Amino acid sequence: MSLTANGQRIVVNDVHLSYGSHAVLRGLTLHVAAGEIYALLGGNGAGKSTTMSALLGFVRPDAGTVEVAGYNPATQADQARAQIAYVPENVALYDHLTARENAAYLLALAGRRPEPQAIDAAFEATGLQEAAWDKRLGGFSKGMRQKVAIAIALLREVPVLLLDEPSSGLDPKATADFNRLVHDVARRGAAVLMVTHDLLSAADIADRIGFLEAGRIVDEAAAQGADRFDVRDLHRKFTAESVAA
Ligand SMILES: Nc1ncnc2c1ncn2[C@@H]1O[C@H](COP(=O)(O)OP(=O)(O)OP(=O)(O)O)[C@@H](O)[C@H]1O
Repeated sequence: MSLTANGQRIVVNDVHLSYGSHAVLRGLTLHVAAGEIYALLGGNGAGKSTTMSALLGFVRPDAGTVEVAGYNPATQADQARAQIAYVPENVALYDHLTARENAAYLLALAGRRPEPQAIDAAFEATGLQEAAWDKRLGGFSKGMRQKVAIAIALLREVPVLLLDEPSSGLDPKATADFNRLVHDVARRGAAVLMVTHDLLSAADIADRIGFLEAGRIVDEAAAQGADRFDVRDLHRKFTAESVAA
């Protein structure tokens, strides 16, 4: 891993990206440091998934800079992806394999062969109940699948965690468990970027929240004090008429 200047693990600087004539990212700038959780909030079509795709090197910006732990995903996709644990909205795991087998197999694909005890410890850290460790994933809830995915992310010990709509479809208890877990991952030093519509979840765990609108950040809020965020104020901003037009 190489680090970018000033310890930022995710750097997006003045990025413009169009699909044909449709401009989607229009001067997007955001930075996420090691140990920080940044929530990118935006409505449908704001450019959240496109931002993720640019970080993963699946789409290439027309202008601007993207760096993940010092690598440019557009030109160094393999190196950049090796730094990232990506948990998509619907986690892709193997239903016919058990939780332990999924972890061992997916980690082997990533070139890691952790001891079985390390896998157990990671499951333990995520709060996945022990009775599920040797069960096939076919019957797992979304929350349980996310725990397996996060356990794998923990075992890869990568510096960047990307979460796409992590709380959609989770009940409040599962959301709270998941948020706690993401917090732990950040405390271990990962830079976490989550894209979401879920204002409450963002307010619960993010250190900073950026409001993405029409492909750029139109407002940003940082957690402060015990109350962290003024949720009513955030809600007002999130539901306000476009300020980017
Ligand atoms: N491959 C593509 N080709 C053309 N247009 C696309 C493509 N992918 C996304 N778009 C368009 O780009 C815009 C931004 O899409 P994106 O998926 O990044 O938004 P989003 O913020 O993730 O939205 P949502 O919350 O609905 O998932 C949308 O207008 C979408 O229709």
